[in-house]
Amino acid sequence: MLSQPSRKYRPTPVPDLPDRQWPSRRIEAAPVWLSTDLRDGNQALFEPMDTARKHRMFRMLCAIGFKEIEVAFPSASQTDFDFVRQLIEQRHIPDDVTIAVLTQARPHLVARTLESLQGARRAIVHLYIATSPTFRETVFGMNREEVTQQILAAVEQTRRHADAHPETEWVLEFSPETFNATEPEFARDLCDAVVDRWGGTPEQPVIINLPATVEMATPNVYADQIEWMHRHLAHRDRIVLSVHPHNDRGTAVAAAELALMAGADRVEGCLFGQGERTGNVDLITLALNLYTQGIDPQLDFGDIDAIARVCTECSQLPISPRHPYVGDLVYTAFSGSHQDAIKKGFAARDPDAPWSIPYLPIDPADLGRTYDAVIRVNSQSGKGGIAYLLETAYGLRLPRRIQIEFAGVVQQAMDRQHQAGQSAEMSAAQLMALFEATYLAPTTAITLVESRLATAADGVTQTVKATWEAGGARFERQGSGNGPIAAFLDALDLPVRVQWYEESAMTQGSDARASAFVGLVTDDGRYSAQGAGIDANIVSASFQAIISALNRMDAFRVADPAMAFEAAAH
Ligand SMILES: CC(=O)SCCNC(=O)CCNC(=O)[C@H](O)C(C)(C)COP(=O)(O)OP(=O)(O)OC[C@H]1O[C@@H](n2cnc3c(N)ncnc32)[C@H](O)[C@@H]1OP(=O)(O)O
Ligand SMILES: CC(C)C(=O)C(=O)O
Ligand SMILES: [Mg+2]
Repeated sequence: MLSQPSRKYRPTPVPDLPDRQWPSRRIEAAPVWLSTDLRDGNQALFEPMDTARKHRMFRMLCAIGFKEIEVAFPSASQTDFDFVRQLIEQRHIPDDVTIAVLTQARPHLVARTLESLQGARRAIVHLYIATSPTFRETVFGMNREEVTQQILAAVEQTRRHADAHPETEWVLEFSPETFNATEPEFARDLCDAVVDRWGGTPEQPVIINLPATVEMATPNVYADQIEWMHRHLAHRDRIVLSVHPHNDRGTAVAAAELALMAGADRVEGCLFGQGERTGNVDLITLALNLYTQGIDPQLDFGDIDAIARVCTECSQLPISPRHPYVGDLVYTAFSGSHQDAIKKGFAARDPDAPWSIPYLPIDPADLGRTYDAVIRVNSQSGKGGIAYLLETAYGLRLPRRIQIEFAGVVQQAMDRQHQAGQSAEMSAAQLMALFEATYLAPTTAITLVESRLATAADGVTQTVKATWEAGGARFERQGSGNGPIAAFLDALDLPVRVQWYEESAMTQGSDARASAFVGLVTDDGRYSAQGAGIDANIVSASFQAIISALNRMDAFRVADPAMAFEAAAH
């Protein structure tokens, strides 16, 4: 790269607009949308779409709700010409949809383009000519006047054809290609001349489309250019002001949004930002940006994955997993603090209140996505994500103390997986298996064989007759207390006490199960452990949780468990 890029590159000139209004405006309604997936998108593919793929894309664009669709560059190829003919002759165009076709301002190409529209109910004829100094001088070898005459001749040719074919409702669209690199006064004069020559009226306005053919400046500069035109065009009331941003600097969406604030009525672009080079502006992002501000975009992306599938199959191009609103990973949090916040957000969610879940700017369900992938666990994850997966997949609600402890267990398992060159991610099923190995069967040193709970004659005291095995010996004892857990501990007759206890239902109905969690500490305070139990019966679950905690307590792991019980009995 150059140490002094200013020798090679010049900053883009900024229009003189000190009293610009757009910064304090807001977008309050959806613009008119035009999809150019079948033209600008199509012309930028390795392999332009065949007729079948074009039909598939057209049907989908109609289903999404586009009312204006640029379907072809009919003079470019027989495929494009035939596609337009098929749409018209086979009546594929819904009554509320208008097709558009693009052509250079050259007489034989205009003629072929008009021929393709024979019999259309309504059609937009889109004429373009590049207007910037570089194009005038280098590409065309024309001065301003010659460029003007070239486009006006094409407008007149189209006008004559339109007058001769009143069975079609004709709409003229003009694009000064490279508008954003054109002197504003020249662009304005040219557009005024086109509107005059066509005879645009407030009832039948001309679409003046101002492209950022190659994005060259920050979006505010484009907004200034659009506002300048909006305020200086002679016949604003006879014009639908349209924008056509490309994404060379990666800011096409911002440019389109600021352009709408600056006075544009209409936006041309492609789904997922397909199109020349870095693409046209992404209409899905634009529309869903409106949606998340509470504005109806008038386009339906309720099954975004199906739309993505059709687009990738038609274009043969992938969609980035980070693509706004649709990428595979855009509703997924791996990192611990994000997962924690999302989990808390879902827990506190009021379905009647406005959406405000941390890290999720839109409800994935609105786009047909599920919450399944919202949280995925890898080495960057913490307790929140682990707990979320176990709760959503198994209804297992871990108490905070268990969450903290189990997150450490998961982290160690993840490190082992990583060192063994295995996947760095853990599914809900893998987490559950690890939970079971950690808490439900940590060792078989002590196993509960049977327990019977009864209420004593006083009607208050609980008694438990428990049978368990430890270190190969079988024990059977009875205990009593003011509750089942106290009675069970009394039966075990060990120097331990309960520090904390929590239980919750995992499922409801006939297959209902409950989970119980307990923290035990030895009377001398030297050893402590947490345990868990899952059972159809909550009392059995709590007894298993106690056995689980004993099995996980170092005092019982290092000693011979049978000795511990013998010792406790004497
Ligand atoms: C920014 C955009 O996306 S614009 C749309 C671009 N899309 C396409 O080009 C796809 C379809 N295009 C094609 O199939 C072909 O270019 C055709 C059929 C239109 C024309 O093909 P050709 O006649 O072989 O010309 P070619 O493709 O080389 O285009 C360059 C010629 O068009 C002229 N030209 C380019 N744009 C325009 C225009 N808008 N109006 C008038 N003439 C133009 C150039 O000056 C050049 O003329 P020259 O050959 O006399 O120097
Ligand atoms: C033909 C015009 C509208 C175009 O695609 C562009 O300038 O990018
Ligand atoms: Mg373009």
